[in-house]
Amino acid sequence: MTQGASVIDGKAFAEDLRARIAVAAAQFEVHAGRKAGLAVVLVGEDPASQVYVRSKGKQTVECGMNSFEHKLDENTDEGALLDLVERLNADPAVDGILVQLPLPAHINEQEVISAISPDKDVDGFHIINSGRLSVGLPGFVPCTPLGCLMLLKDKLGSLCGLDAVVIGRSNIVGKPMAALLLAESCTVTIAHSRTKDLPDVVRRADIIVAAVGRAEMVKGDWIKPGATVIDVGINRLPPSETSPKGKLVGDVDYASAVQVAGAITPVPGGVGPMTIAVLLRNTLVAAHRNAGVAFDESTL
Ligand SMILES: NC(=O)C1=CN([C@@H]2O[C@H](COP(=O)(O)OP(=O)(O)OC[C@H]3O[C@@H](n4cnc5c(N)ncnc54)[C@H](OP(=O)(O)O)[C@@H]3O)[C@@H](O)[C@H]2O)C=CC1
Ligand SMILES: Nc1nc(=O)c2c([nH]1)NC[C@@H]1CN(c3ccc(C(=O)N[C@@H](CCC(=O)O)C(=O)O)cc3)C=[N+]21
Repeated sequence: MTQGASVIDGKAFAEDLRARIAVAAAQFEVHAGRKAGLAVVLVGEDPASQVYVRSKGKQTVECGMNSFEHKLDENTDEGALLDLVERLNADPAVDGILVQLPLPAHINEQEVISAISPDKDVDGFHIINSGRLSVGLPGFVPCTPLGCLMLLKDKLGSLCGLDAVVIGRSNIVGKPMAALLLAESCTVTIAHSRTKDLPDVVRRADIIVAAVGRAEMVKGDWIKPGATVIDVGINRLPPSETSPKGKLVGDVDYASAVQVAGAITPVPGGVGPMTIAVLLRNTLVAAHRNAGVAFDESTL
């Protein structure tokens, strides 16, 4: 079998970014007289979320920042969670606040996100920050789409004039991804579950970002030869004899796509590690802004 595509190594890119963050975090500590700090709030016992929260905490500390983890019981009521968010908003040691999603069904996610100070909203989910992104003002950009954009620009240089198709229109991935690609002067199409003839729509694209949550949905014969494919999906297949814990796959059928694409991100080791590295980047940016310490954000 011939392999056409070059593999985009998100894990290595993220390691490099974290190394630069660590240098800048040490400089911040000298200037501000304190470390930058990230607070992560987890409600409930979802095992996948626990894994992410643990690796975020570890990488935060490795980059020379403080990690404050708040684990609340599954049955915590919305009022108690809002009280915690208020305390974190007021805490000068906390620069960034991340409330792990999804929240239990009895809690209104939008209420909780709106309660986070926009200046500490390192996830970029607050409507103030999504509004800033949509009109082109500086704010915080959601970590996963910003990580995807960094990989695309590293691979392709200018994206100006390229046809981009984003599959998925969620507020945390699809919509902000489309806004970022538009700001780079791509011609952007947003596809979703009601899109007609999805394979034909995808075939037009020079850039494909798949953020669907359907294991291996995008097939190689949907892809224009040479296109760049960014696979955001994180799907765990049922356990099998070869993978007792269940194999992790993306939204793209990697085996067929790698034959046709020009470049492609793997799962794992593609977009996922970038999400966490960008979270740390956003936290350090927040720290400088909140402490009034000058910083050239374009260096990260
Ligand atoms: N690597 C990382 O760091 C991250 C990975 N993820 C992963 O990315 C994926 C997407 O996440 P998220 O955006 O939160 O998911 P959502 O479930 O919020 O959104 C999924 C989107 O895909 C669309 N969709 C669903 N089925 C189809 C279909 N058959 N054809 C076309 N479009 C379809 C939906 O359309 P409609 O709006 O019409 O329902 C929706 O817009 C998941 O696998 C998630 O685990 C998420 C965040 C971070
Ligand atoms: N408020 C909030 N912000 C988020 O950014 C957020 C969230 N809630 N809820 C869940 C999703 C998902 N997410 C991932 C982060 C890292 C990997 C990651 O590092 N993945 C590794 C593999 C990890 C593994 O092996 O399980 C990889 O792709 O190589 C994946 C997914 C952030 N999310």
